[in-house]
Amino acid sequence: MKIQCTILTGYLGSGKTTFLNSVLRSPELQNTAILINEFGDVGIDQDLVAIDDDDILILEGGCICCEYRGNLAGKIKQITDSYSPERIIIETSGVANPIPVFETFSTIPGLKDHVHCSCVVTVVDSVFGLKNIDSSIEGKLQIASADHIVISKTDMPEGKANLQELSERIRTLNQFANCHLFVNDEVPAALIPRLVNPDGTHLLDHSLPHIGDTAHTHEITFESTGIEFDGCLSLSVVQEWIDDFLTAFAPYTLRLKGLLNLQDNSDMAVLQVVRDIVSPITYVEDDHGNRKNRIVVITCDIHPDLVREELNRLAESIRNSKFSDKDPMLHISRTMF
Ligand SMILES: Nc1nc2c(ncn2[C@@H]2O[C@H](COP(=O)(O)OP(=O)(O)OP(=O)(O)O)[C@@H](O)[C@H]2O)c(=O)[nH]1
Repeated sequence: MKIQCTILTGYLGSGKTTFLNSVLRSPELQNTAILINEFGDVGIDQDLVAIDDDDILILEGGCICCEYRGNLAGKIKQITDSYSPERIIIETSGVANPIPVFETFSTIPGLKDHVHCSCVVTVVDSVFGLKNIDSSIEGKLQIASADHIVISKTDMPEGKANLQELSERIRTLNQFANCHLFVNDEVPAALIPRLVNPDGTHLLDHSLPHIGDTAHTHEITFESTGIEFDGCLSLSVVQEWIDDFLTAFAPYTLRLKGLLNLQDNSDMAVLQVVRDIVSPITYVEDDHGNRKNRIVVITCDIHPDLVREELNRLAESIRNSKFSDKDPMLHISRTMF
C-alpha cells in the first residue's frame, strides 16, 4: 500500500507548525513522518514540532518549490527506506508554491510507485491573510491549490474582524476547498478523518488554478538572515531589542523567530514575531543541549546588511552583560530567494 503524503502549506507565520502540533496529538495520526522545509540556513522549526526527532527530516537552506525539488524526492526515499510510516506530512516554507511540490510526486520516477500525494492543506492567517493574498503570488497559489483551508488566529480580535472579507477572498481563489476554523490548539474535528483516509481525488488532479506562473515564481525577493551565538540573555534585553528592531524594520519584516538562552530558565525561550505582532514567549526543551541562541528573520525590500547589523547588536550585548560567561561565538548566514 502506498504511503499517503499531505502537503501542509501557508504563508509565513500563518500557523502551520502550531496546526501540525495539534494534529500530531490525534491518536489516528500516529505513525506519521514529518518533512520540514525551512527557509534559510538557521533552522528553528524542528525544535518546535512536538514529535520524536527520529520522525522529522529537515530540508533546509532552500525553497522546496524551486531547486530543492530533487532533494525532496531524496528525503522521501530516505524516509521510506528507513521505516514505514503510514503517512508523511510535508510542512513547506511559508514562501513556497505548493503546486510544483505536488507535481514532484507524479514526475519523479520511483516516487509515485511508493507515495501518493493525497491532499494539500493550507493554513490562512485571519489577521494577515488579506495582506498576504494582496502582496504575494505565493499567498494566492497556496490558497488556490488547497483541498482543505484552515483559517487560523480567529481568537484574535483582528482575525475575527477580517473573517467575513477573508472568506469571500478565499472563495474567489478556490471554490472547492473545505474551510475549517482553527484556534490555537483545537484541531478542526472534521479534518482529521480526511487526513487519515483521503478520498483519493485531488483538486490539483482536475484543474490548475490560473494565477500567474504556477511552475514557479517568487515575485518578491525574500531574504532570510540568520544568526547563531552563545551566551545567556536577559528577558529585558531581548524585549528592548525586539522593540528597537520593529521600530526600525517592521515595514520590511515578514517573520522573525528565535530560540533564546534566557537567564534562570533551563528551557529555551521561543521568540515569535509575525510582521509586527510579537507573541508571548513560550519555552521548549533544549534538544541540542548546547543552549545556542538562534534567530532567523525573513524580510523583503531591505538590504540584509542592515538586518545583520541588528542581529549582531543583540549578540554583542552579551559581551557587556553580567550574565555572560564567554564571548559570543557568531555565525551569521544569509539566503536569498
Ligand atoms: N492567537 C493565536 N495565535 C496563533 C494561532 N496559530 C498560530 N499562532 C501563533 O502565530 C505564530 C506563528 O505560528 P507558527 O505555527 O510558528 O507559524 P508557521 O506558519 O509555522 O510559521 P513559519 O513556518 O515561520 O512560516 C506563533 O506565535 C503561534 O503561537 C492561533 O490560532 N491563535
